[in-house]
Amino acid sequence: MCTIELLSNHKINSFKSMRREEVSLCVESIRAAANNRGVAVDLSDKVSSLSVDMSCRMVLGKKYRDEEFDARGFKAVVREGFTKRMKSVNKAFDNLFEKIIEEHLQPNDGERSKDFVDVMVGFMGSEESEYRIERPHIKAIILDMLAASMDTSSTTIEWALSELMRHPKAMNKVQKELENVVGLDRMVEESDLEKLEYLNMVLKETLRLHPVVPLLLPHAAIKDCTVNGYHIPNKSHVIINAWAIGRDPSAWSDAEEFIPERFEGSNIDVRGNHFELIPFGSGRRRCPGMHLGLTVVKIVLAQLVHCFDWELPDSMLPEELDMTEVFGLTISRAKHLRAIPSYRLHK
Ligand code: HEM
Repeated sequence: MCTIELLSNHKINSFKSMRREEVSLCVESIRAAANNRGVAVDLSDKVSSLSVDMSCRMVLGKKYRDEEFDARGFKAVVREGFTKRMKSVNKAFDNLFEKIIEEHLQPNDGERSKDFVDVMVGFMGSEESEYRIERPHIKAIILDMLAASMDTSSTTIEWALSELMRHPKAMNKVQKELENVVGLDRMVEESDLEKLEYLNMVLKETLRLHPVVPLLLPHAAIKDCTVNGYHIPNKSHVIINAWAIGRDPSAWSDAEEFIPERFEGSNIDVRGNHFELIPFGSGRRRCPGMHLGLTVVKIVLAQLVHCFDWELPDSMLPEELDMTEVFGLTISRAKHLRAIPSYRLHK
């Protein structure tokens, strides 16, 4: 149901104008900050809020303001919920999700794209549908969709921006490509994305060095099998280190270096067809949100690099930018990315 009804290309494309609205709001807030010349913005915070807002609108139909949820705030509790404190925030989630399902059972004006909860409520209790789902399923899937979409995309955007700031030549090249394809008189649209070849190489190179789900999800063998001469007994848990594969010197030359040009004329993609690059996994349990993730990452990255020039604060040199990682279910930056924007479009 998630793959066919919620995360299909068709469904994801139906949220294009919502994404445009939210990305524009983010650009506007950075533009306002840019008026304060020389002042750095916290890009990690900006990108993370944008991602939470887009996920909420797509899954739940609206943004949730912190105070509407719990004294601790919506974003903080969602984050807490994905860590060891799941049990302690369980009640708060359950109350919120019950309220959301109730709201979705009321008639709506039919104007906006149907959010994920609308779609699932539509299947609830139906004898004919091939999906027999009830409230507990819906609540579990809401949580899954928020968990899987909120931090993955924003962390990838942060790493891509960090690498571009450490590599001004690559940053320049992305900006030149955007100038050629889009010009400086309008903002990037999702329909421009497939023409941005260098931006796509930058994204592949970012996902090679910084696959946000470094060990994928745990898999299990469902029968005895032999892979490359190794015997894998039935029921073994199999953990795949995509992070190490992306940096394996036997698969990549200058494996630790950020060189987007390595993908020039290469057919290696990130979709699970080439085992040296598997940031979304591969095969039947590959990430079902890949199209959504790639779309969000590309449009936000393109917009931020097209609309602004970026300078590191405190006269920091590009090579001094701290790239320390924090290891967890996802790998994120240890320190927030801060940089000084200046607006560069003509409108
Ligand atoms: C750049 C963004 C993203 C990356 C790098 C990413 C990566 C991954 C990876 C590596 C897996 C595990 C695959 C495996 O073990 O073989 C996964 C699973 C999953 N992802 Fe994503 N993901 C991203 C965005 C998203 C988004 C936006 C959604 C949307 C809701 C999503 C939904 C899921 C779900 C539901 C699963 C579990 C699938 C299953 O158990 O079969 N992901 N993702």
